[in-house]
Amino acid sequence: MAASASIPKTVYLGTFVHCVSLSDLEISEKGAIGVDENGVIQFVEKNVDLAQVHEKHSDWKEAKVTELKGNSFFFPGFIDTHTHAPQHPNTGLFGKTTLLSWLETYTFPTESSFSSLEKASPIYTNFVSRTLSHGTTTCAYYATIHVPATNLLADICLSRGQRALVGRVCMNSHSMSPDYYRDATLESALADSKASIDYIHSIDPQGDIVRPIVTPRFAPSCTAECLSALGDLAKSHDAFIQTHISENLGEIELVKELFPKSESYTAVYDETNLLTEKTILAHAIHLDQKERETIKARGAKISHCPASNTALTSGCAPIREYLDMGLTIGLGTDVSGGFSPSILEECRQAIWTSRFRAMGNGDDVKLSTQEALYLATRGGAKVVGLEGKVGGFEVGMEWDAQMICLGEVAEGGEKEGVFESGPVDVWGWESMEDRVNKWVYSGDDRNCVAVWVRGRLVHKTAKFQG
Ligand SMILES: O=c1[nH]c(=O)c2nc[nH]c2[nH]1
Ligand SMILES: [Zn+2]
Repeated sequence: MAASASIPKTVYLGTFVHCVSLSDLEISEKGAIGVDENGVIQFVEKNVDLAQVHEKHSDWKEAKVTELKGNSFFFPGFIDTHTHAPQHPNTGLFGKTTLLSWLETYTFPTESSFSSLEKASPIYTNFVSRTLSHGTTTCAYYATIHVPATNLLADICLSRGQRALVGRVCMNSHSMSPDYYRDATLESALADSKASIDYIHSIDPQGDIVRPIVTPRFAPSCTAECLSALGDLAKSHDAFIQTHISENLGEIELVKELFPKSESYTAVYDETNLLTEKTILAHAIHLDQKERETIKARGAKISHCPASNTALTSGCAPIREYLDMGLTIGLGTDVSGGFSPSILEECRQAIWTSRFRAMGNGDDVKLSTQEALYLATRGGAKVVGLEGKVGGFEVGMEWDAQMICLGEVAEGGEKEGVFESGPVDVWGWESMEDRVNKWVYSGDDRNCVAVWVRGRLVHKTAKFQG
């Protein structure tokens, strides 16, 4: 199993790019990072060659060396703070629907078919491969209501070595859960959620790679009793919680009708003990000021899913305002509301959404490339409780990284076969910062030639020689 195979002590040499703060990208062009047998970074050196590394760290002379060639750099693995693995086959299918009609037309029929493991197995296997190939080293997954298929998803993440939070979806209410796809009773919903939590703990007791996450689909799909019981379940297991909040105006009206005693959507979750420091709230587009402050006071986190928000015409989340007030934000692909498994695509979409907002609200609301990359790495790490472990390159952190390789156009003009290196052409005059910008705006999985989690190689393409 990838997750338990031993890994060689390795010195990585080349250019390292990571975010040191929301607005600062650090680029070390002649760097070296030493990663031990446990996947932990033991040293970070700048402006060195291999001989100097060996001089400073004599006990690393026998270590394996992985050196970047050509137009490449190392970047921290991406963190996808919200996606739906069973919706992968529906990617790109949303027509002109909005959230509630989209759920009924596309999503519930597909998810309900995951009662069959034969159906679930190739889709989950393919989706984990896809997210890894796009550089996602940690992913918060919604599964479906089915325990066997949810457990299978956890098995796949563990065997492929991708860090994951895996959640069995809870939906017991007659309002937004169709007759053919609903938890039969409150008791069975809780028993099934507990069974999946226990299973995930049994396959990875320390939670180094996979962890369970309590997953009420969203307030309209759950009764108040169910939400409260899930709040208790999360507390008793000290578990993470994921749900959706304030995505669509029709959804918000429905929440008002279903929970008339609650002051707001946020209050529904707060009153059922679902707003904790370990809660991931997807979307959070239309929150009023009091809701924002409640979320901040509880320490709950937000997953910004801009591709999905645009595809389902849900709205433009005010991320600049959230960042300014100190909310913790990561990015989520939200497949298949979102149309791509790529967090790099989500960086672009986050930047675009901020620019659409800027056209009415002024330039201050724009997100920069650096800020989007921060949300994709350090921000996401905070959302999933892994800050200090992943999201950057520092001594004591774990080597969750991707090797990015850009194409180079030969001097003197056109080059045949230039596309073999992927979609980003570099002409030779660009600074490293220019190259990172070009990657963010036109890169894709063809540029991601190798991916590591905890020091273990979990994905590589034919271009990687290491
Ligand atoms: O984007 C979304 N995707 C979903 O599957 C979902 N369920 C409730 N609310 C949702 N929003
Ligand atoms: Zn979602």
